[in-house]
Amino acid sequence: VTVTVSPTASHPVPTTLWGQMFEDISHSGDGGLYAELLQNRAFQQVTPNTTAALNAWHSINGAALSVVADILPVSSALPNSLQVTIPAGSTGLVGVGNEGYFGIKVTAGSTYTASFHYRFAKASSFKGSFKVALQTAAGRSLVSTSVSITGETTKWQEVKVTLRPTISASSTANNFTVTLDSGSAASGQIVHFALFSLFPPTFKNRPNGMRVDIATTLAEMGPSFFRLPGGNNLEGQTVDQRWQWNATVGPLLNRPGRIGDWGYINTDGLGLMDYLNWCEDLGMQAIMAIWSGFALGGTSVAEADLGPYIQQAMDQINFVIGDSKKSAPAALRASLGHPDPYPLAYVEVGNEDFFAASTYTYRWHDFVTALQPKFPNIRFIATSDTFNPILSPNPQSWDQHNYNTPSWFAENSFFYDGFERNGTTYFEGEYAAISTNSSDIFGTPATGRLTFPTMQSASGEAAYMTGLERNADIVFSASYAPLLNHVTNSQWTPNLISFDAGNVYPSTSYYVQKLFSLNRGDEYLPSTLPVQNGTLFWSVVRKISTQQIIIKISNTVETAADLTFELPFRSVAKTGTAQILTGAANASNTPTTPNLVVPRNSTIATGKRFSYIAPGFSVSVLSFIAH
Ligand SMILES: O=S(=O)(O)O[C@H]1C[C@H](O)[C@@H](O)[C@@H]1CO
Repeated sequence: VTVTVSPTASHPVPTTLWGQMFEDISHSGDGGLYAELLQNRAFQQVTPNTTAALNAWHSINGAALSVVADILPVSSALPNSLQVTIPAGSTGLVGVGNEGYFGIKVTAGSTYTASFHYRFAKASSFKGSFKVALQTAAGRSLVSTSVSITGETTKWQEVKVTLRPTISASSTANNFTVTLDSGSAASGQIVHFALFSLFPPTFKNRPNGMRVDIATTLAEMGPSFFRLPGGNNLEGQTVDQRWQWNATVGPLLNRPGRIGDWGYINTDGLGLMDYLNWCEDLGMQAIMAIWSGFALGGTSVAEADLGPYIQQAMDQINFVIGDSKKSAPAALRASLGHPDPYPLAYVEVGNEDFFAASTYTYRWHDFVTALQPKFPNIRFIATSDTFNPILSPNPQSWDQHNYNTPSWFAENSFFYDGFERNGTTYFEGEYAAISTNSSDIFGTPATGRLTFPTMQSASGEAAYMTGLERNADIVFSASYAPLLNHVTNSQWTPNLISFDAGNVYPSTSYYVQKLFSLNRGDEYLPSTLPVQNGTLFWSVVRKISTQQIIIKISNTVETAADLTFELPFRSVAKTGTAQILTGAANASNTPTTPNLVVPRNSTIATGKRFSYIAPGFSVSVLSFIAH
């Protein structure tokens, strides 16, 4: 095929085009990006005196464990404590261990920060020490330190220690342990514990920050926005279980956590301000959702009762962008260390409200008519189906979600070409090729669901993304979803980046997102259009600062494709760079084959007229100077 490229740009590429959708699904946050290593660290939202309440904890050397609703809780937000009873006549180290989120990585030379709160159930003359340690599941000590304590008071006290292992564990099957060097004095002692925590070094050394390897993998995509806090995980199964910004900021002692929407308790240790600092660290804009009055269990708040939820949304937005001299939530932000507003241009009203479109008509109306006058510079994004139902006020932007087959994405590369240009803009907030079975998209691996992205799914997504660039005059942001999953405990596949306690596994789709994001250019150059329901797709952008032409090509089938490019420019460099991602249709990067398909660079011949052969199942990014 011959592709003629116009030297005259049709539209700028919005700076917000490529970014990341985040929510706590498959332990994306707790046990993933959020660096806390202990699972069930504060016994949040569990039922006392149940086995489930002890999730991830185990007894060491006979200690009797139970989670209790403490008569003297460590804080009102954390009513539960771990009660540890040292049996009479016990000998040796007796106490409790935590297995982490399906493992704990222990690296020699890293400094781990451990802390917990404790109180004796009754005052005593006990004198002894806690031994705080990291050890292999087999019981081999990797590092430990002792803290002298006495039983003279029943008041809460905090222990904070650093642990610096001199050896690395050979696997992630390790535990964090706190034991009493019992001897006879400890027999019969009852100690309550609350809010344990164990942090490895964090990304940019942020306190309460992010896991370095996952954060680095995310940063390397060069994302320009971060959608938070969900997805379904914004909504709650019930109104009371919705995500509430104010429960997720400030000291961890004040964060009660919540029942997440993906089958596990969210600590909310990764909270609104942590998200915003993360955006700041990566130079990303937040696309922040506000709860819109609908809970996933099916409840829509009646219109007459929306007031408090609209107020909570107003406070949430003021926490982010308000004047700390005029608004209490903004003053709270300042008191927590960020007096200046964070950048925020987009607020999404709910998530996938097509599930409750009949009530979204008043919910959208009442939230936006109350909030828009207060925040004139915010663009509100609607989440029901585009223009269906008709909403008032007329949404300036809509969030589109598309989960489908690789071929659907190739066939729908022109999805936005027909949209009316009337000032409305679109956020492709969630998209991914997730199944090869068009009649059972959301099925199981047995019926075509992908466990990891493949080269075929990634090339389908790339085809679709060339269309998003061609329509970037109305598409302002797009993000693959979901972003992350812990391979040991996932509620959704495929995902852009998989991980376990020890490693990160970037997928074929991750490399496509990264190639597009890092080569996003500043303006779109029209060219000969691909065949709409064909198999070969391309887009051309120019990076103005370097006068680079960047051609992205997706070949979505087995057969290699021969392209000839014509560039009626005054001068075109003789050579350029090709970044090529290619592999077998079903090739995936997995924990066992983590680097099966990775981009490879090569030098290519370019010029006013040059040819390029796109391998079968490949995504290529050609870049060269021309003007
Ligand atoms: O069950 S779904 O509605 O398909 O869930 C999807 C859509 C929702 O916004 C997001 O949280 C989730 C996976 O990314």
